[in-house]
Formats: sequence, C-alpha cells, structure tokens
Amino acid sequence: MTTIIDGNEVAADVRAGLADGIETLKAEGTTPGLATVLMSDDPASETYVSMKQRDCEEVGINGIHVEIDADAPAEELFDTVDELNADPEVHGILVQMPVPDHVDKRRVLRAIDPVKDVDGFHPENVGRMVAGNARYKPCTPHGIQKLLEAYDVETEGADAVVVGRSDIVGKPMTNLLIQKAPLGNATTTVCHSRTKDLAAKTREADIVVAAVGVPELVTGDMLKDGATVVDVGVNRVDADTDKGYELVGDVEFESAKDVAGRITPVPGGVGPMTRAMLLYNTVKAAGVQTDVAVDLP
Ligand SMILES: NC(=O)C1=CN([C@@H]2O[C@H](COP(=O)(O)OP(=O)(O)OC[C@H]3O[C@@H](n4cnc5c(N)ncnc54)[C@H](OP(=O)(O)O)[C@@H]3O)[C@@H](O)[C@H]2O)C=CC1
Ligand SMILES: Nc1nc(=O)c2c([nH]1)NC[C@@H]1CN(c3ccc(C(=O)N[C@@H](CCC(=O)O)C(=O)O)cc3)C=[N+]21
Repeated sequence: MTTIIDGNEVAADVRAGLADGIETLKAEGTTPGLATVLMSDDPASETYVSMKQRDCEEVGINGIHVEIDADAPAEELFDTVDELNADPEVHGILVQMPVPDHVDKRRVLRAIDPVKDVDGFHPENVGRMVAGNARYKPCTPHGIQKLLEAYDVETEGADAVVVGRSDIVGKPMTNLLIQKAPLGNATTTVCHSRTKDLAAKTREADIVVAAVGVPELVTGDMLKDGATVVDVGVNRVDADTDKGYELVGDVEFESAKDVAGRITPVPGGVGPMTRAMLLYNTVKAAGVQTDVAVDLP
C-alpha cells in the first residue's frame, strides 16, 4: 500500500507548534512580523503571496504586504527593502521570486538584512547553511525534512536523487541531505537538464526529490519499488476547470503512486510545508531580534 504524504496535516502541526513561541513573544511585547514584497504581475506569484499573508493571520503573525509595479524602477524595490530592514516591527522579509529582468536578483538577495532573511537566500545565510550552521533553513527543503521526519523516512545511508539544482530548492535540498545531521547522511546525486540518463539515476534512488518545473517529468517506470517520492513542482496546466487550469507536479502521480512506497501529492504536499516553515523562520527571527528564547517545533 502506498502512503500518500499529507502536507496539509503536517503543516497544520507545525503551525500549531508555533503557538507557544508566538505567545511567549507577545507576552514580551513583540508580535512577530513578516513582510512580503511582490514585484510581479504573475498570477501564480500573487496567489502564493496572498496565501502566505493568510497563514500569518491564522497564527497571529503580523503580515505586512508591499506591492511594487512590475515596471517600476529597480530602486523602488531597494528602497522598500531598506525601509523594511529598518522597521523594528518587521522581523522577516520575503521578496517573492522571480523579480522582473531589469532588477538584479543577486543584489536583492544581498540587500535584505541577513537576520531578517527568512527565506535563507542571502549569501551569508547560504554560506552558513553549507557550513552546517544554518541561521534559517530555506523553507522548501526544511519543509521536506519535516515531511520525511513525520513519515519516518530514513535518510541515514539512503540513496537520494534530487532532480533540479536551483538556488531555492535543488541546491539547498542537496545540502541538507548530505549533512552529517539528523535527516541528512544520505548519499545524494543531483540531476539537471544536462544529466545524460535521468531515469537510470532515479531508478537507483530510495528517495527522489523532483524540483524541475516540468509537468509530470518523473514517471512510475523511473522509480524503484517502494521509493519515497517528494514532488516539489507546482505547474499550472490549461484545463477545463473553474480557474482555467489545474495544478500538476513534476511527478506523474498516477503512474508513480503504484510504484512508490510514499509519495507527496500536488497540491497538498510540499507547498503547504514551504509556507509553514516560513512562519517558523519568522518566529525564530523575532526571537533572535528581541533576545527572547522561543521554543520551536
Ligand atoms: N512547492 C513549493 O513550495 C515550491 C514549488 N516550486 C516549484 O518547483 C518547481 C521547480 O522550481 P525551481 O527549483 O525554482 O525551478 P528552476 O526553474 O529554478 O530550476 C529547475 C531545475 O530543473 C532542471 N531541469 C529542467 N528541465 C529538466 C529536465 N528535463 N531534466 C532534468 N532536470 C531539468 C534545471 O536544470 P538546469 O539547471 O540545467 O537548467 C534546473 O536545475 C517549479 O514547478 C516551481 O513552481 C518552487 C519552489 C517552492
Ligand atoms: N522568495 C521566495 N520564496 C519562496 O519560497 C518562493 C518564491 N520566492 N517564489 C516562488 C516559489 C514557489 N513557492 C511556493 C510556495 C507555496 C506553494 C503552495 O502553497 N502550493 C499549494 C497550492 C497552491 C495553489 O493552490 O496555487 C500546494 O501545493 O498545495 C507553492 C509554491 C514559494 N516560492
């Protein structure tokens, strides 16, 4: 029997586990604050950011949202980040990626105060994570670790294959999987668009993490019997639904579910965990910035 990993449920547990920390902070006079900055007309980005704001409201985090015209000068974004860096009510800052082409993405990541960088994308935080001393673990890989933990998936000595080498998912996921730490110690192969024979790699894996952005790239015949399959992809494909699209992962769920031992669905798998770990990092950030010790789940 294949286990369908319920990301909504584990995410709800993470959110519930943050209540104590948020209470502690409030008792000390601090409401954790998360600023989201959106400089894009992309409807998917708008959806994600509004979901993040709704999550904040649900757990009692102060959500601040800033929208910048996609064709505004880049300086407008940098000025906004400077203001948020200086605002004592803002403990976490997330600039939704991608930013428009005329904005230097690397400069954006460097502009955010590393202590407020709840995505964990600032070069200082990336460096710390690689060195095994993460300040904020990037939300998606961290959320995946929590899913693996919740479903007793052994990473220790496991053969893992990460498909995708992006800065926001593939690389940090690989890093966490190879670390000498709980939920690490996996023997990890990273695949990408130049990989010669992807199926040959994934077929050897006990754990497959697909973060590609290609709908249903990974099919059941590419998996080892009983493998744990983590589908990060959230792709909108045209469909005759109310919204005019449906969400499809990077894994072909129908064929994969018969082979996999455990598998995450899309939606309801990794996505809710990414958002939950953003709240986690925000509560952690508020504790760090106010010198209040908070218990984290
Ligand atoms: N659920 C969640 O919380 C999140 C979901 N996402 C989703 O995950 C997916 C990936 O996102 P992201 O990591 O940002 O994507 P990027 O586009 O930044 O990276 C995609 C990676 O996949 C590789 N790739 C592309 N085509 C192939 C192929 N045919 N075979 C093997 N590898 C390939 C690319 O290789 P190369 O480097 O050679 O170009 C690249 O490394 C998207 O669907 C995105 O929407 C992203 C973040 C969070
Ligand atoms: N600075 C930055 N940080 C990010 O963390 C970041 C980003 N930029 N840019 C884009 C990607 C993508 N991402 C998702 C988060 C949640 C869902 C999510 O909640 N998905 C729901 C469904 C969403 C829906 O209904 O459309 C699910 O899978 O169940 C998806 C995608 C974060 N990203």
